[in-house]
Amino acid sequence: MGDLLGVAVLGAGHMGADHIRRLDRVVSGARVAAVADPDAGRAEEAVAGLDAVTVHTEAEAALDAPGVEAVLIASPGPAHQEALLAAFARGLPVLCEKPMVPDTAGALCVLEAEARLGRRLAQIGFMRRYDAEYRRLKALLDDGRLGRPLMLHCVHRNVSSPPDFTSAMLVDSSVSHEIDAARWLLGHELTSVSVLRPRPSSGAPQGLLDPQFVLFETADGALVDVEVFVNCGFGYQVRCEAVCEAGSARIGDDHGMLVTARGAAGAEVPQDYLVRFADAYDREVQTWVDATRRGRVTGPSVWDGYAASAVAEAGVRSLGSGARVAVELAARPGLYAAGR
Ligand SMILES: NC(=O)c1ccc[n+]([C@@H]2O[C@H](COP(=O)([O-])OP(=O)(O)OC[C@H]3O[C@@H](n4cnc5c(N)ncnc54)[C@H](O)[C@@H]3O)[C@@H](O)[C@H]2O)c1
Ligand SMILES: O[C@H]1[C@H](O)[C@@H](O)[C@H](O)[C@@H](O)[C@H]1O
Repeated sequence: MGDLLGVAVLGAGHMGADHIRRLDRVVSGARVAAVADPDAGRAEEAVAGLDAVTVHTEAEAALDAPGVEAVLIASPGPAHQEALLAAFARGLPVLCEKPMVPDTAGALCVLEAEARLGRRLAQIGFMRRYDAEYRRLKALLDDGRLGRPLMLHCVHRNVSSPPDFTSAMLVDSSVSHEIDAARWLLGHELTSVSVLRPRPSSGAPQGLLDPQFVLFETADGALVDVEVFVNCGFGYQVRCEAVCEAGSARIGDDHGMLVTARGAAGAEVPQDYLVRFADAYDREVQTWVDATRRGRVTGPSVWDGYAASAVAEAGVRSLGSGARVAVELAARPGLYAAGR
C-alpha cells in the first residue's frame, strides 16, 4: 500500500461526487485513484482539479486501474451487486452505499460470496451509526439507565424525491436507514413489517405513494414506527425517539441555527442529507480508510445490509394491502457472529 490508500469511486452522482470531495479534501490517508460512471462528463466534472485520477465508463475498468487498493460504491442500488462481486473477486476492501443490494435474492448472493471468502471485505454505508446524536442515543440505551426500550418513534422527511423514485423506494431506499438504525439501537432483528399509507400528498409526483407509515416488530417484542415523507417540501428532518420503561430520549430536533430578525425567531431546517449528516459521512469514510489501512473491516456488515434488504422487501410486499408481513432471514453465517 502506498502512503495514501488509492480508492476507486463507482458512480459520480450526488453521493459519489460528495465522497470524491471528501476523500480528496476532508479525510486523511486516502486519495481518489479512479472514478467510473457511464456518464463520463459527470465523472470528469467530479474529478476536476484532482491529480493522478483515471476516469472510466465501466466499473470493472476502474477496479483494475493503476493504484486502486479499495473501492467506494456510490452507483444506484441495482448496480451494487455486480460491483460488490467484482470487488470481492479482486480481494478489494469496499465501502458500499446503502441499500447494499435492494432485492433480497441479490443481497443473499453477496452475503454467500463474502462468507465463502471467509473474511469480511465490505462495510455498508449506513452512516447514521456515525452520527453524533445517534451514537449518544445508542450509548444511553446500552447503559441501561432508561430501562428496557419499548418503542422507537421515527420521522424521515425529505424536501423532494429524485425523478425516478418509486413507491417501493420509500421503504427499500429511504426507510433502509431506520431499519438499520433500529436493529443497531435495539440489538435485535426486525421480525415483521406493516406499511400503511394515508392519501398521497398532492405535493408528491403523480402515482407516488408518499407519505407512508411503517410499523416494525422486533424479535424481543419492541415496536418501531416510521413516518416517511419524501416530498414534504419544507426540509430534511430525521428524528428518533426511544421510549423505555424508565424514560425517553429523542434526537433530531436541533440541526440548524436559531435566526432572530425583524421581530421573529425561527429555527433553520437543513434542506438535505448532505448537510444534516455531513459529519456522519466524514466520520464514516475516515473510519473506513483508517480500518482499511490497518487491514481491518469494521462498521455495518454485509449481514446488516442483507437483513435490511430482507426487512425492506417484506415491507414492499405489505405496501399494497397494509397486511403484517413476517420477515424471513437466512441462517447467519459464522463470519457475522456477534462480536467478530
Ligand atoms: N447514505 C445516504 O444518506 C445516501 C444519500 C443519497 C444516496 N445514497 C445512495 O448512494 C447511491 C447513489 O445515489 P445518488 O443519489 O448519488 O444517485 P445519482 O443518481 O445522483 O448518481 C448515481 C450515479 O451513478 C452512475 N451509475 C449508474 N450506473 C453505474 C454503474 N454501473 N457503475 C458506476 N456508476 C454508475 C450514474 O450515471 C450516476 O452518475 C445509492 O445507492 C443511494 O441509495 C445514500
Ligand atoms: O438515497 C437517499 C438517502 O439515503 C437519504 O439519506 C434519504 O433521506 C433519502 O430518503 C434517500 O432517497
